[in-house]
Amino acid sequence: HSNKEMWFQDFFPPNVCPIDAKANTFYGIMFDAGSTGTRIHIYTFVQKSPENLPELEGEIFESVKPGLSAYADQPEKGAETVKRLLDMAIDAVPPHLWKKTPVVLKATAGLRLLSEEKAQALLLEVREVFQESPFLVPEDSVSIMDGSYEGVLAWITVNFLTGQLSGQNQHTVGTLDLGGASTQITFLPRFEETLKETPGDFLTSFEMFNSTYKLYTHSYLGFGLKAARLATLGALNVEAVDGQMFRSSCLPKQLEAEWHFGGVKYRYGGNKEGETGFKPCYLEVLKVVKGKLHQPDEIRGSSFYAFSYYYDRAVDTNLIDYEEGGVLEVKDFERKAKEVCDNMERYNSASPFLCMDLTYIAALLKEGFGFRDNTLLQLTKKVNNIETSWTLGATFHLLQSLGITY
Ligand SMILES: O=c1[nH]cnc2c1ncn2[C@@H]1O[C@H](COP(=O)(O)OP(=O)(O)O)[C@@H](O)[C@H]1O
Ligand SMILES: [Ca+2]
Repeated sequence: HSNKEMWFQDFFPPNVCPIDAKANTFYGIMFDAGSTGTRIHIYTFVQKSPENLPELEGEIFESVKPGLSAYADQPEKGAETVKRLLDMAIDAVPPHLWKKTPVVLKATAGLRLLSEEKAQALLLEVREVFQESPFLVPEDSVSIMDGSYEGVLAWITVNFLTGQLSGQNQHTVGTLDLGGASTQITFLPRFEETLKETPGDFLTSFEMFNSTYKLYTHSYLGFGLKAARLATLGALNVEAVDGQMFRSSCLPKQLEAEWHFGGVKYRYGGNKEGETGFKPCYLEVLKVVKGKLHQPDEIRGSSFYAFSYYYDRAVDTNLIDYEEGGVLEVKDFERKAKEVCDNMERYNSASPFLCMDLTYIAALLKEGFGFRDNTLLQLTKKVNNIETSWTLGATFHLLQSLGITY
């Protein structure tokens, strides 16, 4: 390390160093342009000694709704939401470090589903916001992320935060992310069999912290929670949705309402005359997932970390505590789905989609991925006060590629 600010460390043992470690603080700014919202993660790192890896010290997190894709026809307004979040970083990062602090935005499934033209117009406006900011803007700093990276980077985040990527005994954990428009499953296969049975495009090699990991990962576009609502309603990929009424047995009988997603307005409602409740709902949802996903044998018995909408819906139905998270079995989601779907009047103050969402999660886990009823899920929002999001893995990767660290 040729960092001049570090000269004093040669004279003092680290624990009595007279100058605050803050001298060696640096920052990384990562935007998550998700289908339902845009989020900024400002990470703080401290390089405590030149020979050790920098340590993650903290995170500042803020989010806005809706996501960029809702501004498909007003890209400037979309970029304005990014600018407002970036103003937070101007306050958070000391001015003398602005020029050294990289800023990157990666968009996920919301933009993947837009037309190329509309997506590019949004990214162009965001690029301008970045160029006008005082931060370090690396090449290709605004892009749509490849789905396979989304899973890999979330896996890196969770396994880093739980201490599995350092030391000798690495017992890595698999991760499940359920977004609005897409969903990811990622794990490190332990059996040779799994590698043999898995299609090549489900395997990705990734280098991080001087190790190479060959991961099983896949992002299913259109299988996020909100996309699944549309698929269940039969409204996904329908050209002229205007005026059409989409009905489902997963919704309260008398319900009729409107819903905006990805810049499109949908009318939806309950089965006024027909059936409602868990049984018909499960059959409806099953059509969306059955036989559509690859089922690796290896995962049936192993436990996974689950976050995003898995977490949110478990909180909404008191399966877990919002702050604490918790451990659930796959069958807990099915039990809750039955309870909600068969008593929709009792739950009508919550989202009208609660029955459909829980039923979808149960079906996705069991019939989609092929998990057993008693497979354990560790529901986690934060580890050591850091959000379990692909953005941390992406920031490590960014710092590594810029040669700033790692
Ligand atoms: O930093 C985060 N920490 C925890 N959950 C997050 C974070 N960012 C997004 N989420 C969750 O992601 C879900 C929404 O998915 P998103 O909008 O990212 O769609 P996408 O991944 O399909 O593009 C919500 O459950 C939201 O709570
Ligand atoms: Ca996401």
